[in-house]
Amino acid sequence: MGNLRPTSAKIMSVSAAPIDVVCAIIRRGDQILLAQRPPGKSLAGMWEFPGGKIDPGETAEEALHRELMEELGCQVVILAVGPPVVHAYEWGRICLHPFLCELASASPKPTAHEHSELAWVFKKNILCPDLAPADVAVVAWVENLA
Ligand SMILES: Nc1nc2c([nH]c(=O)n2[C@H]2C[C@H](O)[C@@H](COP(=O)(O)OP(=O)(O)OP(=O)(O)O)O2)c(=O)[nH]1
Repeated sequence: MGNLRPTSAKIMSVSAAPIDVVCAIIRRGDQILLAQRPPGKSLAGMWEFPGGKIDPGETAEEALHRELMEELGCQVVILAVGPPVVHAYEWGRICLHPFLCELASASPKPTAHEHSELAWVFKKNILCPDLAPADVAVVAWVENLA
């Protein structure tokens, strides 16, 4: 009989708690802001909602405001909190916490500090083939919002 013990890498990917990630669906009329992940990061070249990992001791809302300031230099108002989405990538699982937002009235325009590109995309066109796979479930939530 072969060796049935999984490797430690397999144990990690099955049993480790998912990494908590926040993301902002920033709405401007019928459009939503998408950001392209830069070379050298996981999912390089794919499009995502801006955001990132929640740091230890941070709330999800604090992480969202910090990440948006770091990545885009902008401030948002949170309009709604979506259901978390757990998605398994080959390197591990993430738990994506989506927030529907709009730019705060005095906010500077979003600028790509860390992404390759930013794009305002009509809601009906968001489901593109190069969207980060975990975001497909988030789009389903966004599409059902008024
Ligand atoms: N920010 C963001 N990450 C997403 C989305 N969808 C998705 O699968 N992810 C994945 C990509 C990454 O594997 C992970 C988030 O990691 P990240 O690299 O953006 O986090 P971070 O900004 O804190 O980066 P770092 O400090 O680790 O470099 O979640 C999304 O819509 N937004």
